[in-house]
Amino acid sequence: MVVAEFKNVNYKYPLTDEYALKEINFQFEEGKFYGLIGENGGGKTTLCNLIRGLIPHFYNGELEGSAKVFGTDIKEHNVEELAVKIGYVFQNPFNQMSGIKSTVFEEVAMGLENLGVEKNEIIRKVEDVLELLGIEDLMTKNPNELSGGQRQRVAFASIIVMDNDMLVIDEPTSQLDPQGTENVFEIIRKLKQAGKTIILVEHKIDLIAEYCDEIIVMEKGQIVCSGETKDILSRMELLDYGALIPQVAVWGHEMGGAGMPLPEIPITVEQAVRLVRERGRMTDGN
Ligand SMILES: Nc1ncnc2c1ncn2[C@@H]1O[C@H](COP(=O)(O)OP(=O)(O)OP(=O)(O)O)[C@@H](O)[C@H]1O
Repeated sequence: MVVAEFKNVNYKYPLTDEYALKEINFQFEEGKFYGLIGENGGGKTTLCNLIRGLIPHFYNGELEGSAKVFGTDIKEHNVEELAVKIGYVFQNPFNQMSGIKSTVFEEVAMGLENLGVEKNEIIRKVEDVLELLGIEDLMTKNPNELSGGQRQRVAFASIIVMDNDMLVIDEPTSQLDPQGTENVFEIIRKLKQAGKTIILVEHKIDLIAEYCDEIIVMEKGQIVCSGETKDILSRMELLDYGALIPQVAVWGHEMGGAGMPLPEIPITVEQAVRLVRERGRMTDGN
């Protein structure tokens, strides 16, 4: 099922002459995990703002073409209603904590309470989500006294508990160390397993390669290429668009250039190891 569909979409922010989005034609499908990559200022956050309805309801500007989310024109949507369907994870999960609740349970329950969800259902949902993230032992702790990693998981829990159909996650690891980054990706992987549609803006290309189903590459407001992760991230021309490709893919191309081509271009270390073994077997057999 298509959850968001854009046809010939152009957009300019107010008081600007340049298009921040140009000729966007794309369909997002339910349950897929999309990695949105590309140069700084390429239009990734702007596309996310459009999906969330902040364009055109918060940022006015000039919007042309057809932009539909959950089958309804974005101009007809109510942003508050969309926020219930589309969860948004901030660049820094630490900013997501309310700072006003005295236990982790209350912090995670807050969004459901605001929606008027019945008390027993809130308890059940919060317990489930804390268990999913492996932080049920923090339930009665004060969120302001947690470690960085614990806070981060609690911040994610308060988004996940809302059970949004779709999640837009904009550079969630930009402030985090490698361990924190791995934790975030593990949580996102669990969300994908739970069938959510996920749109992730992220510069850490090795993690994108490992986790995403599809890649969208943006440059100067345009989608310059899109498709299955393995197909897109093995292309050297991504570098011309100001996007990155995994180091192992560069190495795979170099192997070909040095007269030792691999059966295919790897995009993860695991694939590279497998391909080298296969190549070894082929060479041994000759
Ligand atoms: N609120 C705004 N008002 C005017 N122009 C904006 C606004 N936000 C972004 N832009 C412009 O729109 C273009 C696309 O920016 P956007 O933030 O969507 O890119 P991005 O790919 O997310 O970049 P980054 O990787 O740096 O976050 C840029 O030229 C940017 O300067």
